[in-house]
Amino acid sequence: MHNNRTTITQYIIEEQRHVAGATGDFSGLLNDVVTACKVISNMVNHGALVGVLGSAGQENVQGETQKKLDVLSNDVFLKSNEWAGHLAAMASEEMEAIYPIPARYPRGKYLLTFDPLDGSSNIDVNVSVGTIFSILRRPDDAAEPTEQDFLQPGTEQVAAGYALYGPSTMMVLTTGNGVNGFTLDQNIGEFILTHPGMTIPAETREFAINASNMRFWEPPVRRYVDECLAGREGERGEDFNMRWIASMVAEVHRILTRGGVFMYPMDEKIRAKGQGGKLRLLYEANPMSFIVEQAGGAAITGRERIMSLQPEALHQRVPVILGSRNEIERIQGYHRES
Ligand SMILES: O=P(O)(O)OC[C@H]1O[C@](O)(COP(=O)(O)O)[C@@H](O)[C@@H]1O
Ligand SMILES: [Mg+2]
Ligand SMILES: [Mg+2]
Repeated sequence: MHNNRTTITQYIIEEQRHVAGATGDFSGLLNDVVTACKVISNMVNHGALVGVLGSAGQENVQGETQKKLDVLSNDVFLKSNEWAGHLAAMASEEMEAIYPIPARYPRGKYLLTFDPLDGSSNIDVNVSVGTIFSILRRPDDAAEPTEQDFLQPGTEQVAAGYALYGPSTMMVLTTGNGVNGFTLDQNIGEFILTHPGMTIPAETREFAINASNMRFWEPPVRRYVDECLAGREGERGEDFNMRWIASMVAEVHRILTRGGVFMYPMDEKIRAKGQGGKLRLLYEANPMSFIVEQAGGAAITGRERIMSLQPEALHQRVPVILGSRNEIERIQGYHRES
């Protein structure tokens, strides 16, 4: 079916046949998302040449300093996806409220959530960043879109994906029918299927966590990491490797490629701030959990499956522990025991 030059456009049209009730709207929407990511990729690639690095001099709703590229990427996503009539509304990590499609455009049956630029602390140092997105169905076609419409568990996602702006630009997608990876051919401006049927090995000897938070960790996380660090002489009887890119997209992509565990767990510092975690449920945790599960991995908060959570707020944050299935089950076991 897929030849060695399958384009993402061909793939999206084929994929639409697997999504129940999908019409041309679904493929049209995915194509617009792909276009937005190409535009962002182009800006990221040109960096300082086009003056897009540095701070925008303002904070977002998350209380984080926005980079110029956070703001520009957010704008690209809004402009690329608002006009075609596929969407009723969008929600972004960078915007306080939902963005109903303006009255001058037709409204459609889907909702789009996105983190326009993930890992933005890496932009100025020229390390990989990305875009994460998720597509939901609008619960009620007739009514004015509301924040409540977006508060659907991750299991309701119709599609999710990310673009990775690394040494090459890649797009990784799931519509609930496995995970496929595409590489942007800059010469023709099209993503080509290069990583069909991506799967995460169940076993791994590599983990990723921001170890500067170690003193705040909860006992099950501390236990898991301690055992990994003890290596061959310890409980696990094997040496482990560690990575921390501080760009969830790059981290998840590594795990999809060679396995591993990624953790941004609950800790005492996060709890003291009154937050439920560091990463955002609707823009980061749910889409990445969908992709990871579709690739045979697992994604939990510690005790529960992330995709089963009933979201309570648009910008809700959750603990995230995801990756190779056997390790995630082990970490979940440690949480149950503690
Ligand atoms: O700086 P820290 O605490 O290590 O956090 C890194 C994490 O924060 C994030 O950058 C959050 O994403 P944003 O850049 O979109 O805010 C994740 O991608 C990454 O895993
Ligand atoms: Mg992010
Ligand atoms: Mg972001």
